[in-house]
Amino acid sequence: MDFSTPRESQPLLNQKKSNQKPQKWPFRGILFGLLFLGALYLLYVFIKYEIQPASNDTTKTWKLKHVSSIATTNDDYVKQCAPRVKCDPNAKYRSLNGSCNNLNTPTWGAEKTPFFRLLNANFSDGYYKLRLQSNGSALPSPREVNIKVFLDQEIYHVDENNVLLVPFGQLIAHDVSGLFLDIPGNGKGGVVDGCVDANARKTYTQCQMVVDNPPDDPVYAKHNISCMGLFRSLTSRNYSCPLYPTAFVNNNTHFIDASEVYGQNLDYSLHLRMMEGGRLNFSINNNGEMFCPFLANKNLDLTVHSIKDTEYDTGDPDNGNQNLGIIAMQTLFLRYHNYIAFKLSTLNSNWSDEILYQESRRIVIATIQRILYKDFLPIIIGEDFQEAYGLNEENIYDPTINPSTSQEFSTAAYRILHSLIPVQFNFINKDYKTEFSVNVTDWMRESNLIPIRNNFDKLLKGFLETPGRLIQSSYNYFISNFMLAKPNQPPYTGRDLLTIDIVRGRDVGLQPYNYVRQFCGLPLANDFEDLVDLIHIKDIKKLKGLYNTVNDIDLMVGILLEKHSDGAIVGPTAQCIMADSFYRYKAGDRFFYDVQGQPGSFTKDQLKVIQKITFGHVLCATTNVDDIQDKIFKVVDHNLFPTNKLKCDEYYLDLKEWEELNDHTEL
Ligand code: HEM
Ligand SMILES: [Ca+2]
Repeated sequence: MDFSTPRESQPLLNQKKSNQKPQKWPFRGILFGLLFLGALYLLYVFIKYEIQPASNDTTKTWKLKHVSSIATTNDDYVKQCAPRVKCDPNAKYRSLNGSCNNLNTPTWGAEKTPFFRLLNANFSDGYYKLRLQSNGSALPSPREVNIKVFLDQEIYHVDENNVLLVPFGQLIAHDVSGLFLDIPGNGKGGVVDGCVDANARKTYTQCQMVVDNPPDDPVYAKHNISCMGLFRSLTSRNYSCPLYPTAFVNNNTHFIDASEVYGQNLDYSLHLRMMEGGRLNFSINNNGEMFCPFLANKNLDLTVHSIKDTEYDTGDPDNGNQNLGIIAMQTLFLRYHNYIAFKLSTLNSNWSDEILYQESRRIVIATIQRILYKDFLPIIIGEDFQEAYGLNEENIYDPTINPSTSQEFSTAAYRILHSLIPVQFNFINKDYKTEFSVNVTDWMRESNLIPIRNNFDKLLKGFLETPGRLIQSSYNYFISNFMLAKPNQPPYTGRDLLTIDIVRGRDVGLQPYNYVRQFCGLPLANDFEDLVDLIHIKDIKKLKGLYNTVNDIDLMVGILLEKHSDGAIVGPTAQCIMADSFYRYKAGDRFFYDVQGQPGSFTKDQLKVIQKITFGHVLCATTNVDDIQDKIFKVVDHNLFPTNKLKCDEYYLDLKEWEELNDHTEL
C-alpha cells in the first residue's frame, strides 16, 4: 500500500503535520473581511440584475421558465370579430384554414386571424403610428443602422451547417407566418408606385414607413436613390375588424400544417388538387420529372417586382416563387405528397381520392414537424435549451394554449435567420462537382433554371454539400442591397432585406429590444453600457451614436447583435421568443403528429413509422440525390466520412401500417 497517497476522506491541507503555529487572528481577520466584502458585492450584483440562484448550469435556470404573454389584447379578436364556427369534434383531419383545431376557441391558429403578442403593441399614438424615440424624435433610418452597425462587419467564413437550413427554414416561415402588404390604389385603377414620391407619402397612411437612405449611402447614393418605398402591412381593419390598437393579420395558418403546400383555405386547396388518386396537380418537364404546375407570366404584385417566365402554382401564392431555394422546397414536398398518395393507393385500392389526399397530407405534415423539431430546431436554439424547454417531450395537447404565431417571432426573432442566406446557391452533381453557381439575388421570382438539365437534383445536392454562411449579425452584402431588383434593371434598383426587417418591426408595433429582453427574464439595461453582458462593446458604441436611449433600440437590431448562447446559433432573447412559438405550435395543436387519443391521432404503430422518417427519406422518395447524411443539416465530407453518407436503400419508406386502414382506425 502506498501511504504517500492521502485517503480521499482526508482533507489535503491536514496531510502534513505542520510544525508551524496556527495562524493568528490578523491574517484570518483580513481573509474573512475580504470574503465578507466579496459576498456583499455578489449580493448587490444579484439584486441589481435579478439573477436567480444558480444551479450547476447558470444559463438553464431562467431558460427553463416558459414565458407567458403580458399583452392585454390577445383575446380582442375572438371577443369582437371572430366568426361563429361550427366544428365537428370527431373530424379526423385538420381543416385547411386551421379553424376547429381548438374546439373551445375554433378560430385560434386559423388563417386571417391576428398574430399573438407577447408584449403589448408600441405605437406613438397608441394605435397605428410608428414608434418614436423616448424623447419624441424619429427613430434612426434603418438603412443607416444597417450601414453603420452591420454592413461593415461581414465575415466571409463558412459554417459546419450546410445551406439546406435556409430553404427549409424559409419553408417553415411561410407555414406559420404571412404578413401581407396594404397596397393603396391610386384612384385610377392602378396602385400607388411604391410610395416613393412625396405626395404619396403625405396622402396614404400605408406609405408612412418609406425609408430614407442616408446621403452618403455606399450603394444607393451614387445612383440618386434617396429612399426605399415600402408599404405598411395589412391590418385587421382591412378585414372589417377594427381593433385598437392596430392588429396585424396572419394570412397563413399559424399551425405547422404544411399550409404552404396545401393552401390556406378549402377553396384554394381544391384548386391545387387533381381530384384523382389523392394527388396534387403537377406539371412534367421534358425528362418526365414532376414539378409544381407551371404558370406562365402571371403577375402577382407589379408594384414591387414582376414575375418572369416560369412560375409555379403552389400552396403559397404570395411567396412560393420568391427564390430558387423556396421553389425547390415547394417542389420537393409536392412530389413527396404525390409519392405518398401513390404508395397508399397501391396499399388500399378501395380508398377514395379524399381519403388518399387527407392521409397523405397527414403524413407530409408529420414529416415536416419531425424534421423541424428533431433536426432543425436543435441547431437554431441549441439542443440543451430545447430539451430544457420541454420541446422534446412527448406531446400532451393542452387546449388552453393559443397556438398563434407571435408578432415578435414572425417580425423579429425568426427573421434573424436571414443572416444565414448565402450569396450563392451551388448546383452540384453526383460526383460532388460544382457545375455552376448563381447569385441568390439574381434569381428571385425567376425559376427558369429549375426544370432543366437535372438542375433540381443538383440544387438539392448543392444545399447538402455547400457549407452555410457563418452565423453572424450581418446579412450578406447582396441581400442587403440588391434584393428584388426591378426587372431588367441594374441590381442597385433592389432592396435591403435588413432595412425592411427593422422597419417591419416598427410597422407592426414591436416593443424595443430592452423591454423584450426583460420580458425574457434578462436584466433590463439602465443604460447602453449595461448591454455589455450580451452585446459587444464596439456595437454598443455604434448603437449609442444612433439611438437616443437604450430603450429605443429596435428588437431586430438587439437580437441580431446578441452573443449566441452555448450550443445555439442565436442569443438568449431570440431563443426565448422562438422557443415560445415552437412550444405553442406543438402543445396547442390538437393534430400535432404525436398527440394521442384524438380522432386524428396516428395509431401507435403508425407513429413508430413516422418517428423514423427523415429528410433523407423525402429526398430519396422524390429526387435522384443519393448518399445522404443522417445529420441532414451538417456538411459531411464524403471523402473523409464515407460511412456517414447513406444510400437510398437505407431510407426506404415502408407504409404498410397504413394498409387497410379500417383495421386500425375508424373512418
Ligand atoms: C433566400 C432566402 C430568403 C429570402 C430572399 C427572404 C426574403 C424575405 C422577404 C423579402 C420577406 C418579406 C419582408 C417584408 O416585407 O417584411 C421575408 C419575410 C420573412 N422571412 Fe425571409 N427570406 C429568405 C429566407 C428566410 C429564412 C431562412 C427564414 C427563417 C429561417 C426567413 C424568415 C422570414 C420570416 C419569418 C418572414 C416574415 C414572413 C411574413 O410574416 O410574411 N426567411 N423574407
Ligand atoms: Ca400553417
